[in-house]
Amino acid sequence: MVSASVSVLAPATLTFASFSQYFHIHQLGEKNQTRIMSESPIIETISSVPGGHPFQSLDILRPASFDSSTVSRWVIFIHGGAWRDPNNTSKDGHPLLTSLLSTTTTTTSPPFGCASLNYRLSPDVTHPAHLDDCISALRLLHEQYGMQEYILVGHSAGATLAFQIAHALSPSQKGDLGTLKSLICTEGLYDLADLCTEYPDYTSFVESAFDSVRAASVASPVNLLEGVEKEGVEVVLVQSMEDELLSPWQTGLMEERLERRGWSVEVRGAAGKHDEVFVGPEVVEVAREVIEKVWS
Ligand SMILES: Nc1ccccc1C(=O)C[C@H](N)C(=O)O
Repeated sequence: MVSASVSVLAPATLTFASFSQYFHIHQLGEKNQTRIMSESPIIETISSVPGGHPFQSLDILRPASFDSSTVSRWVIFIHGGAWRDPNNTSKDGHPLLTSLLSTTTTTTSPPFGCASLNYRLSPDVTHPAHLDDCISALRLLHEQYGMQEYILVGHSAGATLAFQIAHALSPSQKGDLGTLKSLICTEGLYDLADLCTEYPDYTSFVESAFDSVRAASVASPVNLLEGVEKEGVEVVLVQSMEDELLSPWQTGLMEERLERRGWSVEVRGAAGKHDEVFVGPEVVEVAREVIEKVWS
């Protein structure tokens, strides 16, 4: 087992209980890994809205020997990019999902399907279009691929979307596309009003995606926890201290809010810049741990 920790001092303003966990860099251990697949996965891009925009689509990754049409358990990646950056796409999730497919523990059975979502971007569309596109993809996985249980992995604005999905699909809301088992969020945006206070420059992309900071605040994960099923949902917030775009403040706010509302939440550290975290080994390890916990 390789492990390392870095001793950086926390900014004085951050006093959350588990803040010290940010400083542990978890690296993939060699124990418990059983290679089940050595080939690269087959990646298929399918439309989630008939005749829709190219970004109303999702990638399904599967080993050649694996028939995803019969899979009830899915790991679903949602990319970031401030709701607007065309350089961030479903492809962002491929390294993580490929790693998850290629290594798993012996106790992880039966296998799970892997999907990575696209959604239309701003300024072409505004909220809730990004969310609606993600839900269309989940509906397709439920109706056509047998999805009954799912884990959402969201990065940055994709983390915002993951919590918005949890809210929109909670039993008290729109309906059931299966059971959410876990939210794994990396470098997430959770309180968009606070984000604009900390980084006034980000107001432009927030307004572009939500029309106004006020509307963005209403749709922020910190304000969407009421009425969402929290029993049996594993929440892990991953944060890198090397993120050049985002301080740990958003993650700290979300951790505090989740705990206040009675959720169990774990905060984990990772290495790397904003768009390096979701391809790093820490997220693979977190996802493998979560998969083992919820599906073994
Ligand atoms: N996800 C973020 C979170 C916070 C601040 C920026 C981003 C961005 O993604 C910036 C993106 N590269 C952009 O320029 O549109």
